[in-house]
Amino acid sequence: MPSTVTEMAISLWKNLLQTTKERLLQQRRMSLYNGAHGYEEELIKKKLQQFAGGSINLSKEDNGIGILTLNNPKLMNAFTGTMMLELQERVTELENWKDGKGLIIYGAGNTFCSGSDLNAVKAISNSQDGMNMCMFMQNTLTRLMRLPLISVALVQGKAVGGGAELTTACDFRLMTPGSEIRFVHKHMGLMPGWGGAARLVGIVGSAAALRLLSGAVRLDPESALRLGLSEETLSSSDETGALEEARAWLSGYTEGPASVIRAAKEVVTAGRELPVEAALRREKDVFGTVWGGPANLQALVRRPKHK
Ligand SMILES: CC[C@@H](C(=O)O)C(=O)SCCNC(=O)CCNC(=O)[C@H](O)C(C)(C)COP(=O)(O)OP(=O)(O)OC[C@H]1O[C@@H](n2cnc3c(N)ncnc32)[C@H](O)[C@@H]1OP(=O)(O)O
Repeated sequence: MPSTVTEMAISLWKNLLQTTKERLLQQRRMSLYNGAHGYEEELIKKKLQQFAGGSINLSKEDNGIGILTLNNPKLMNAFTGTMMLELQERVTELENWKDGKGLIIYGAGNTFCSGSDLNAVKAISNSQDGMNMCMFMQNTLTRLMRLPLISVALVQGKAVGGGAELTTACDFRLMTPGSEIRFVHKHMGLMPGWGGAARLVGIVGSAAALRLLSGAVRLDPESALRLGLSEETLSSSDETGALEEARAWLSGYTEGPASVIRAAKEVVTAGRELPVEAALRREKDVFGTVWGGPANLQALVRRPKHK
């Protein structure tokens, strides 16, 4: 039981810090869709379970970087039903990874992802299943986008359809020579359903987004760079080399205490998604999680010169 005023103040601060962290976590995990929107999660999960194949693998490295692999190379890493379910499980794992700072998503077999597995799509082409799958993937990709980690889609080969949409749920895209991002939905008689259209407008602007969607435009690394959809064209095309380059690129932004790197993503997400006053209040809350924290106190002792 705290006795002195100082001890009481420290205890109060710690309680406030814990409450703030819980509130931030809760807000981040809130799903977009629930029963009120006609969303039936258990129904679609049961249905997706019927379409097996491939996997979504996650390795969490000691340096705080996670590597998430889309693993269905026989079908150009197309998402089967079980891969959609596994992506949701990996995102939950990443939400609980307190030491996480960065994430690289790439596809096995030197190609990114060719969207939904068309064999599964045919079987869930009725409205109820299609809308439930759409809401399931939007829920999952919105949580992925809001992870307090700096995320990178490493695009080798093709990122088409839902695969192109998945790249927009990451903070950054890095492309290898000869790779392509293409929103092919028009040729399927569709438009994005996994949230890719809304995110694309935020990344490249509405005019370019409209061109890419209505024209099903092929984006090579140079055109993606020009649009601001890609950050950099890597030099290596093979998996090992490209992954190493992506790791080196990301480590330039994840060097430092996890609490501070995660705070950077939190405040930018708030600035991007919230009305200005709510964003300022979220920034204040996040500031409260780092002010006077271990990294701040150590820096005050060290007094670094920012030359
Ligand atoms: C919300 C949007 C979302 C949805 O509707 O749910 C979508 O994603 S819509 C878009 C769906 N995706 C596609 O239409 C892409 C289809 N695939 C292709 O256009 C091409 O495969 C490719 C991605 C451009 C690559 O071409 P290429 O290098 O010539 O490889 P292959 O075509 O020979 O593919 C090898 C192998 O993989 C099978 N494959 C590829 N993509 C899919 C897929 N999405 N679903 C199922 N199977 C796929 C392809 O059929 C080949 O298999 P085999 O014919 O048995 O060799």
